Amino acid sequence: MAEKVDEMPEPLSAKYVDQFAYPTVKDRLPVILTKVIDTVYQYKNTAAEQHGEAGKEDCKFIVSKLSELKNAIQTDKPLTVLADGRGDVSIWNKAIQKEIDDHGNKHPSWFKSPWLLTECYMYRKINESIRMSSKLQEFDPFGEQKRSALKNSHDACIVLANYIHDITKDNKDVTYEQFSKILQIALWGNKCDLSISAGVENSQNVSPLLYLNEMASNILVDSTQQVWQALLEARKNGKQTRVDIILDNMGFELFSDLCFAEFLLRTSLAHSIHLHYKVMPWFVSDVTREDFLWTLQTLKDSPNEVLSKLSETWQNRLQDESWVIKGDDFWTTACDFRQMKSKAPHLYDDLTSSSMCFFKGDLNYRKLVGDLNWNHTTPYELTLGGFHPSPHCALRTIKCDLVVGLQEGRAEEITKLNADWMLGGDYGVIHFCDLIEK
Ligand SMILES: O=P(O)(O)OC[C@H]1O[C@](O)(CO)[C@@H](O)[C@@H]1O
Ligand SMILES: [Mn+2]
Repeated sequence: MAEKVDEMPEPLSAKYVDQFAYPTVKDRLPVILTKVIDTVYQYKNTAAEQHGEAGKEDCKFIVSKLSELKNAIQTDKPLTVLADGRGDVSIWNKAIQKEIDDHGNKHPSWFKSPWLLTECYMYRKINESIRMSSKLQEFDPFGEQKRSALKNSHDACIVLANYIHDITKDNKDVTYEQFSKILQIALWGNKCDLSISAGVENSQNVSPLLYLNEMASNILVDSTQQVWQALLEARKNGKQTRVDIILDNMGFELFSDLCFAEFLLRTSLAHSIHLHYKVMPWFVSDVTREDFLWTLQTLKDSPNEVLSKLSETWQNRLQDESWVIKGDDFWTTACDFRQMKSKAPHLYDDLTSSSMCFFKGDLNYRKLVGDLNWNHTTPYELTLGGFHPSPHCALRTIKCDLVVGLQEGRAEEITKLNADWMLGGDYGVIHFCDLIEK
């Protein structure tokens, strides 16, 4: 059993200029926000066609709100409470109030607050300005980029669809090698994320099978064996195994997650898969319900028969409920996961019915470990702060300066090769925690 943490590290924050939070708040977030402003500005004629003058006025309103937001970021203004009436407003405003209380009644500002709060808050403020419009409340400013991400990954999807078809068609029992391969494809699918690239196209356009060997040494924590054993154990016990996948990005990452889900069902490593999407446009490329359903329909309409048949199967899974898709406000708050039990007990309770949860991507990882400035060698299970609804696996490519569970000296070794090694998604971790809550 891991020993206790003697003192809790500080939250990552842009107040530390040597942390990645600083260039993110100073440069990356304004770049992303500027692209959103341009997108809304370009949309005004379409909005006028669809909604008349009201649509055009909406675009002007949203552009003005987001321009104010951009100025607030760049001049380090205080974070202000939300006012759009969504059900999550109280969680958000309590988080902001907590910062005010913790700082002697001083309003938290963009460069003085925890990074997790400020980055999530920007995306929530984008949604607030859109929701306060009169006709454009469902407009997704990232929709075009997310749809292109899938279209540009079409060939890679065909390769993966054929692979899944080939390894499951004879109903032979699944091998560890196959499981490990499909898990690594889901891991590296996380490299395709438009937030890290600030919206610059970075789809998967080469075969996802070809690079697994050369990437293997970039997996710095590999708990595949434990994940495999836990799933085999559950299957042996004859339990109705439910697996949850907390989704991340649209495009090839979503496709690789769905192939993983299909693989688990076809090999009876799971009997049902619950897939968690975001309830609003989030971190540029995160999957919303609309994105999920559009993806299945677009793949179904593909001229490639294997892809089309696979996606038709997936649409049927939504009907027979071997796949259940769901969203929750909690995933698009700034709360880290140690707060789930108190802030979203219904969600925590639901996850206790899962045999294993797979958390995809960098933001989920940051929330699992609390976005705190841990030493790289701190054991993973020590960083979870008691979050344990069920056994879980974190599949994450490293995109920020927060990595735990490494062997002594490993981070220093890689830093010698490339000082920015933690920022590009070139390395990955597969953490597993079956810590049974005491
Ligand atoms: O889509 P993912 O893998 O969660 O990546 C998003 C992450 O990338 C970053 O934009 C870069 O660190 C973070 O701000 C955010 O946590
Ligand atoms: Mn994401």
